[in-house]
Amino acid sequence: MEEPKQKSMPTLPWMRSPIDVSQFDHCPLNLLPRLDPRLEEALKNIGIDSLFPVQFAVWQETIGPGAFERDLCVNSPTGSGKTLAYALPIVQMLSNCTLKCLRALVVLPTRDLALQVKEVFAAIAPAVGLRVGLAVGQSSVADEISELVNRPNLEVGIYDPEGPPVELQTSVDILVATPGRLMDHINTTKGFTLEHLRYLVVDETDRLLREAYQSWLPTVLHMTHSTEQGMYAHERKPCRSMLGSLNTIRRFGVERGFKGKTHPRLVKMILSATLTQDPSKLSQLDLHHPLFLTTGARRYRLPEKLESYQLICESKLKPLYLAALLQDIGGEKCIVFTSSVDSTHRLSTLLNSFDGLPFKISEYSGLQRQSIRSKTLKAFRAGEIQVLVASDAMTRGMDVEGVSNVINYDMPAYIKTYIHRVGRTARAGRTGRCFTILRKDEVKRFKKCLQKADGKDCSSYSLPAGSVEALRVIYYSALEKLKESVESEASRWRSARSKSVQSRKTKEDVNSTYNYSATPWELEDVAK
Ligand SMILES: Nc1ncnc2c1ncn2[C@@H]1O[C@H](COP(=O)(O)OP(=O)(O)OP(=O)(O)O)[C@@H](O)[C@H]1O
Repeated sequence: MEEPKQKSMPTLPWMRSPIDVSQFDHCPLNLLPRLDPRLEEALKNIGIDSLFPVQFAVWQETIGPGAFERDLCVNSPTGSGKTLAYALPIVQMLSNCTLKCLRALVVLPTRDLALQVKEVFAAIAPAVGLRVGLAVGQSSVADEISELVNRPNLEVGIYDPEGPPVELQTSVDILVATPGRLMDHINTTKGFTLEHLRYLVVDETDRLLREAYQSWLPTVLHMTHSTEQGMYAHERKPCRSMLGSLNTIRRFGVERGFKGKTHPRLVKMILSATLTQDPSKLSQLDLHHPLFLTTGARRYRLPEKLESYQLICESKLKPLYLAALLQDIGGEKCIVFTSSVDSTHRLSTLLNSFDGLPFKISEYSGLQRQSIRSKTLKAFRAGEIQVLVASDAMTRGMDVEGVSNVINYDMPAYIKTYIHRVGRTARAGRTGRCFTILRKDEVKRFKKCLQKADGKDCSSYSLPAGSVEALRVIYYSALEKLKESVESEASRWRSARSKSVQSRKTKEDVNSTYNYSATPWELEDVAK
């Protein structure tokens, strides 16, 4: 499939005159206007002394003179600190709210990413008395509900969900959610309401807009939409709470909340390192006087301190070159990207069959159950695993300290994929290296692809003399072991499948490690 042609000029007029984040500098916390001292202390406690340029630019448009009057669309490189860029102003704004209710919703495409973002909020929000919740399906629905919704009489056992209506209220101020679990709560959790929502953040926007995820976006927008009726709704509702009726009045029309109007409007912030410029996609967000913040003149940017290399070899020798490269890297934390979940599994199995590779290698892909993925990620963060063989979908936005190398085992098909993969290293101004293993016939295409980013060339990498040859025999033996492993998995899969005809439960048990919905892995694809 061909990637759509990159347009030199954005189609949307408001994208043509952006705020250039590269004009901003780091801003020490003590010089940041209006920063709540409690937040300053909380930031210092997690080792943050100054704001990064994108964070300072967003601050200016939210807490600073911009005063949250426009919706913000932020296109900023990987690792530039987009999470805190939205978390800090939201927490500062909500620090003045005395009544507990859900005021900010942050939506992310994956559970691990949501957990990561929740940690950022959790590091600062409690300092100003705010609670942060998570809706990702990590715990049971019941546990999640009790975390998110106040049920006044639940503790004494007299709450009756079927009984007369009682005042149920969301007990968190900020919710970080994945679309699926968010929809579960919207559809089924009593007392879960977006009625008072003031901030909606759509992180990794281009990814979230690509998939409908049970129509989460139209649903959220519908639930928070301004209507003229909404203005008077509070007059009709009986007073339900002991604290007094809590109503958020939204106004209809373009003037809502704009230029000094006091009526709260739902403020939206959308962010990505590869923000879409497609008007039809952006129109789904119903943005209000959007303001575009981007870094430099190019649409895509690579991290400043990233060194890029290419390694050219024959297709069938790719695993051998990869093993030699991993040896050369010498156990530094590294992520190896492949083009599919199947090839992630095969490559990880093969690397684990190489005798004598002195580091721990694990697979991380959408083929695995979430619990296994989370365990692997935890071990990788802790340094117990040095090499993660990963598929693309799961790694967007992932922030793991100490990842100093990224390897593209398969050449990424699109520049966006390349940007997000290499962005797992060289984060927050640190250095990092990226290696792309290429067949000869891919070199030209890869060069063209890179020109869409910062136009820098990628130099050839030379492995230490003799390192490939030294592994050749071990490689052939590893291939044999892979063959046995693939055959045994295929036979387990076949037997599970036949048993599952008799018992659905058996199938679920076998699927507990891998999702065997696809056909067994083909051995010949390994050196693809
Ligand atoms: N002001 C700061 N000072 C020091 N470190 C920071 C600061 N802001 C963020 N960081 C660190 O920078 C790293 C990258 O931040 P973050 O994950 O928000 O980047 P991002 O722009 O969202 O990247 P991606 O596009 O890959 O999701 C994190 O480890 C974070 O802790």
